[in-house]
Amino acid sequence: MAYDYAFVHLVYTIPLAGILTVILRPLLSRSDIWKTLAIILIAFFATLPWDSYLIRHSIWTYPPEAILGPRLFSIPAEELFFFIIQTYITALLYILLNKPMLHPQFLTNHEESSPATRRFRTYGQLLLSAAIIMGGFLITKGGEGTYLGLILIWACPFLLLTWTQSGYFLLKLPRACIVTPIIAPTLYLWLVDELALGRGTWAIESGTKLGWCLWGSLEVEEAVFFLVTNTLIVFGLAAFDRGTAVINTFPEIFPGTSRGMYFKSFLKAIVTTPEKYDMGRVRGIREAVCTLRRKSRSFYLASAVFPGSLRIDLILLYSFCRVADDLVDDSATNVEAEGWIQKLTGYLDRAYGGASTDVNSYAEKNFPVPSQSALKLLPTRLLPSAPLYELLEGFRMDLDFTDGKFPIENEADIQFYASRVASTVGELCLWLTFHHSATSLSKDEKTRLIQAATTMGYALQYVNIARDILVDAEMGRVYLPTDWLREESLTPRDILNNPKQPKAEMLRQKLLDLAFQKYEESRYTMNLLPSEVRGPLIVAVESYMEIGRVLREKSGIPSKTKRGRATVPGSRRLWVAWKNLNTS
Ligand SMILES: CC(C)=CCC/C(C)=C/CC/C(C)=C/CC/C(C)=C/[C@@H]1[C@@H](COP(=O)(O)OP(=O)(O)O)[C@]1(C)CC/C=C(\C)CC/C=C(\C)CCC=C(C)C
Repeated sequence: MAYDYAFVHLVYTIPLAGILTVILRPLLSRSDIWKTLAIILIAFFATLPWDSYLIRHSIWTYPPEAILGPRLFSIPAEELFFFIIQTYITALLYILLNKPMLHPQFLTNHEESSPATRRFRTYGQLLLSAAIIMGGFLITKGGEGTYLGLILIWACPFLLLTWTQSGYFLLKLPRACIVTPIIAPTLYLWLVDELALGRGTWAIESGTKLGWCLWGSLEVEEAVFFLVTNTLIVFGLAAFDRGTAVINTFPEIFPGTSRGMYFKSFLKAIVTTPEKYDMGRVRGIREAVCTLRRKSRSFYLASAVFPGSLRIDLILLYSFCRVADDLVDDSATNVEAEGWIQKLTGYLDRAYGGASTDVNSYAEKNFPVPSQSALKLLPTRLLPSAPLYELLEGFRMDLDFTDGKFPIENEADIQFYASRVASTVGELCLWLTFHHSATSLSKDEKTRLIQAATTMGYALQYVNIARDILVDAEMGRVYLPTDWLREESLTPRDILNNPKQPKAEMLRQKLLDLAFQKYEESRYTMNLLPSEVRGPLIVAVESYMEIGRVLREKSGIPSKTKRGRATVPGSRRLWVAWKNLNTS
């Protein structure tokens, strides 16, 4: 019998915590670990005196035959463990559900919020204030409402504080990120409580309780207790995420904080009034996230595992590359496309010119509204200009597919093209990584990494070309080297006429072989990357290379295609990410 409460943990809490740990362990960033530890400590020390008071005043009791024996301030060891394990489970569930979310996009303020959101926040404040008053009243009155009063007076002031500080942020986040990690563990703990109270593991004494049950023997106070404690945990974590999002989003307000979270900056971020937020930047980040989600499932998934500020800058870089590529690709004529390339060059000239020329007004005058934020928010201060100009030269090479010309003559040409459109991107990603990583690398290590990123760029671009033979043919483009075609007695025009022919499939496999050769050459060097970015960069590369693996497996028309392009099923992408994070 002395093991009853311990048994509750062994059967109900520890296995669940274990499962969540196994799933989440590879996905946890340093910041996730810190915030989980912090919330556990806060929960532990905030509950300790309160719970001790309840036990010493016999509001709660534990039959001696149900517990092991050791106590701290009258609280049994199993109950102390409960504070920790409940917080841990709810925190991990919150982290899991929030992993795909880039929190900076949900920063908002009074001005930006809809009247309905403002009203909702005010109603929340009123409700929590009423709960505090009611708690005070029930305690003063004594008797049957005492326990409920003690719960309300203990939890609601903190809930009111976090709701007031982070209410707009909480309301902007998708409901599943906040409501699910509150409700799911609450229901689970209600069930556990029902079973535990039913077995007499712990008891709420009559005289200080209302005596109402929600169902079975689940007392209303217990139900409220689990609901408010899970809400406290989730609101606390959301407040932490809002503070971190503020630091990561506004580097000008928090210079130098990107190399580690400093407590002082964090406090400043928490108290910084949302009216001071640069909402133009927040809106730009939202647009960039939308673009990424719409256009690249591989990089969208990979972005979820990058640490805060690096994640933002990579998404902004993606957005710039995407917008620039689309402006050129979607042009009706070569003249129009060339015009965009010149304007983009003009933009880079100004952004890197060092003069006081107004780059933002250049973007506003020369580009369509939906593209402007992608240009304005490109993190040029962290990126060298040369790869960006090279990238534009790569887009210019696409214009050479005119008047029956096929500029990719041989393997050297395709590599040169890939170096311009993809190796440049790899190098740019690395510069962002170097800036945001806490580990400084030697010059030699950086050079080796950039060389590997160049080679990895070839690999990814070859996969891209292999995937898009059909789509490119529809645009009158054949990136397969003409001399490869010649060996098969084909011309580029034969591919345009019939991109699905068996010989095209054979050449696709040949290009994929080359892609995997380049991948093998550079993959090992990724081990030189600092630990906090190694896993995420490997996931980014591997999720894209997985497209190549799918194409190799099918070696024919792939069964799952989107606009004639092979796609990797969502579950397989998740597996690739999880597996690589686990082993990197
Ligand atoms: C996690 C995250 C948000 C990463 C962002 C990466 C990024 C900035 C990608 C830019 C992509 C882009 C739009 C570039 C324009 C030129 C272009 C189209 C290049 C092709 C990309 C494929 O994109 P997608 O399939 O969406 O394109 P289309 O629909 O066909 O238009 C490319 C294949 C290039 C991608 C190349 C990279 C991301 C570089 C990879 C290398 C590294 C990450 C470095 C690894 C480090 C070492 C040491 C090896």
